[in-house]
Amino acid sequence: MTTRIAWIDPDPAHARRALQLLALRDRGWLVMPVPRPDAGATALQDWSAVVLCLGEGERQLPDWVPAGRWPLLLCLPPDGEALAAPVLRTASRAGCLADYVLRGGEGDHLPELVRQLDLLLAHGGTGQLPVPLLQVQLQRMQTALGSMSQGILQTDAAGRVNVYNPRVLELLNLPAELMATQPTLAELTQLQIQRNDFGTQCELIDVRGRSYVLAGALDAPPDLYWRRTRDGRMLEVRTRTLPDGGLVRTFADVSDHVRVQSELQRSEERFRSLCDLSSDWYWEQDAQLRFTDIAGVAVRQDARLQGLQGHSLWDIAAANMDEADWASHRARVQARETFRDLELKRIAQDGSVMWISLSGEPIVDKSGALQGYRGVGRNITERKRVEGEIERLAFYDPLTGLPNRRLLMDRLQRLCAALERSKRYAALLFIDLDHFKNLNDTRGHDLGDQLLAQVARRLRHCVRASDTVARFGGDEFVVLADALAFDPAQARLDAQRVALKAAQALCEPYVLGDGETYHSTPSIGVTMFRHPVLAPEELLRQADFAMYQAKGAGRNVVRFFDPSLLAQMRARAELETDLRLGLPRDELVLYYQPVVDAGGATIAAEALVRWQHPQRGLLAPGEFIELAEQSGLILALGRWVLDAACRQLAQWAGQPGLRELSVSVNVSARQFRQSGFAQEVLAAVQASGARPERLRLELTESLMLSDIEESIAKMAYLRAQGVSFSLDDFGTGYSSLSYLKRLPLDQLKIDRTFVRDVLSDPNDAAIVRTILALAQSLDLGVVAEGVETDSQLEFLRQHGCPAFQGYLFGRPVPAALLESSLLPSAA
Ligand SMILES: Nc1nc2c(ncn2[C@@H]2O[C@@H]3COP(=O)(O)O[C@H]4[C@@H](O)[C@H](n5cnc6c(=O)[nH]c(N)nc65)O[C@@H]4COP(=O)(O)O[C@H]3[C@H]2O)c(=O)[nH]1
Repeated sequence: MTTRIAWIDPDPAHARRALQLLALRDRGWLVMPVPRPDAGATALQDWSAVVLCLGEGERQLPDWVPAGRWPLLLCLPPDGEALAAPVLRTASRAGCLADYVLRGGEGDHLPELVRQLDLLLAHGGTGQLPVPLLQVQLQRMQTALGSMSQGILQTDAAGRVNVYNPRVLELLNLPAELMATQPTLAELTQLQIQRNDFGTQCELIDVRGRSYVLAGALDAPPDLYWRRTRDGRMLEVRTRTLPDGGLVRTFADVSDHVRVQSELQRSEERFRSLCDLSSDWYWEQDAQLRFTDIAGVAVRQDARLQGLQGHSLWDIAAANMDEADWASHRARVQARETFRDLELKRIAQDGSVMWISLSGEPIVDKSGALQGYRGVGRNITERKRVEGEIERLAFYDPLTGLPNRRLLMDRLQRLCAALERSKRYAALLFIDLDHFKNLNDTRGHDLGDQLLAQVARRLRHCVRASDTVARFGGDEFVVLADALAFDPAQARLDAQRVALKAAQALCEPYVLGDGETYHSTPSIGVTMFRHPVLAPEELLRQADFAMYQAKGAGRNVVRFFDPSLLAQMRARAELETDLRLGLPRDELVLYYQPVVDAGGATIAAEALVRWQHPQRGLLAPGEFIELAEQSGLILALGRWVLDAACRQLAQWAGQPGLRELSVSVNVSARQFRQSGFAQEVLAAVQASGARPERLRLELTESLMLSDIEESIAKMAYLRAQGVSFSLDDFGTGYSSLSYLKRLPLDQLKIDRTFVRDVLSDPNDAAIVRTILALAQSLDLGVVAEGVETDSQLEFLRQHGCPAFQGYLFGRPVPAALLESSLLPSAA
């Protein structure tokens, strides 16, 4: 029970000092300043002791002295011992302890007073005197109140403060002496109003308490209000009314709480505003990894993100994640690892795709238990789209949408690795469209593109979804068919079926441009392989080689790669590399073969290319021209020949005896079809200073068949500049009179195969005669090629052939040799 001491003191300063000292001693007493009990003794019922102090000049005890009812300690003026005697007697008679202390100056007596009080109470507790149970309880209560962090006060029904603790004095800055007088709440409020404790407009009190305070604390108090003190504390004031009409009021210093709250609020506001400014969003998951909080502008604007709420990642169908991916993410979460950039592809019911990226870290409580995860999310749909676009551009052919060469090589590489496990055969089909260049060059790229796009579609439809169809470049396509049979014979049949199906699909008529029907055929080379495989490049070379064999076999053919031709293929590949390197190294040379007139005088020379191969010696065109055609090197080669021939012409122009020589140059189909061909010729003429009238270009019939109008235009243009044209190998092709008449030609060349057998084969003789007659009627010059014998010459002469070329007059030789044979010897 709390020791409850009534402190009756008319001197507030004295009372305050005494109470402070007692508080310092920390006896746990509840010392209650009470007014002079002249109003009666009813309020003084449960005291453990009563201290009755007389003021400095008081010489008389009050009428009412509580002697005999409670242990009593008198604090008397310095010479007031006499006053004590009757009191002590009364007390003694009543069996109650009483004692006295004389006041000293400056409060010297106070320690003694406390000591006496101690003694008084100690004796009171020994059993010499009855100590009421209530007194013990009061003592406890006093200790409790004294140690409370909250201020507390209690009033009676009249609003008089009869209980309070030191903390209230401190929090409200109330004078102890005032409190000792048992002021009313209204008086305390008045005091604080006077001191401006509530602010001039009571603004330091929140709205809940403002009117109550303004009304002088006379109305019914609110249960709760907050007020700020002038020293900046925030107090939470709670009031509870008691059944007897009194009230208990507590004052809690919530400054720290408020500060933390406002800091939290500021931090929350900062977080929110950052969230609002950012396109990223914030998320939190509970221990079951369900999204509990998803915040950010992006979320507010997107119902699909709001839909994540309440779901765990495992509930989310992510199209890009398979079981293994989820398992690995689960393992990370179980290990409570931080994860970054987990990318999920979500497909909404309306089919729209959304990519999100999540990064998160675990939330762990003090005991180490997982509370969940928190992190940031980002909508990466646009980034993924751009990445996809970049990938498409990097790995797909824009015209056909098929994988390009790079992606094909990647897939081929992967397939090669997979074959180790599957042990099955796979096949690589190299498909080239026959005569595509004709279409492209003669009918324009638009139609060419249309054809390629249709070819791509057909190929895709005739292979399995797992097979790869790629556009390798130009009119070349590659099909990669995997998972063929284990058995080689069966696998070959499988591959053949794929190739024939592709061939059949591509042979169907195409509708191009304005509904025009076009026919195309493919040449297909196939190579088969299984583990262990060659390098992907080598496989492609094999299929490519087989495709050229298909072309060589007359086009529209399927050819399987024949390993026995491997050496040939390699040699070809090597030669191509050599030629590529040899061209810029000036390894080509021009030989010249004389063309003579009926009198045997050399009137012209045909430039015939040779390749001075560093290892293999002098190579004839038959060994590399076709290769140059197929590899595209023919363009560079043709340009080189033109330049070299023009330079030669220019050089001969300065030499009497040679200056009238014409030079004829063979022009390949591909070279002639180039759009800048005419300019290229003129550039060579101009650069060298050759006379264009001395330059003759030899074209073949087939070359002009494809686009006769364009051929005519080109020839006419060059002819206008002085360049002349000869039709080579005349008679071997489709020789149509109708177009022969239209071509701006100067000369026909009778092919050497007719000349060879002109004496033995009546057909050839007839053809030669016809050509000569034709030339005459069209007013064209004629040169008979391959004249080797006098008899052949004789026959040709008899039938009016004006010019001849052949071993009979001279083989192709270097320019210097031709010159020396033509010029009078220095001797
Ligand atoms: N059996 C026999 N052959 C004779 C006789 N007289 C000449 N020849 C050969 O017949 C070929 C004539 O050239 P072509 O018909 O234009 O046939 C040429 C031409 O189509 C092509 N060619 C040569 N040089 C070039 C060139 O610079 N550019 C292009 N595009 N093709 C060229 O290579 C082909 C072969 O050229 P070459 O091997 O030099 O072979 C030459 C020449 O050596 C003879 O009396 N008997």
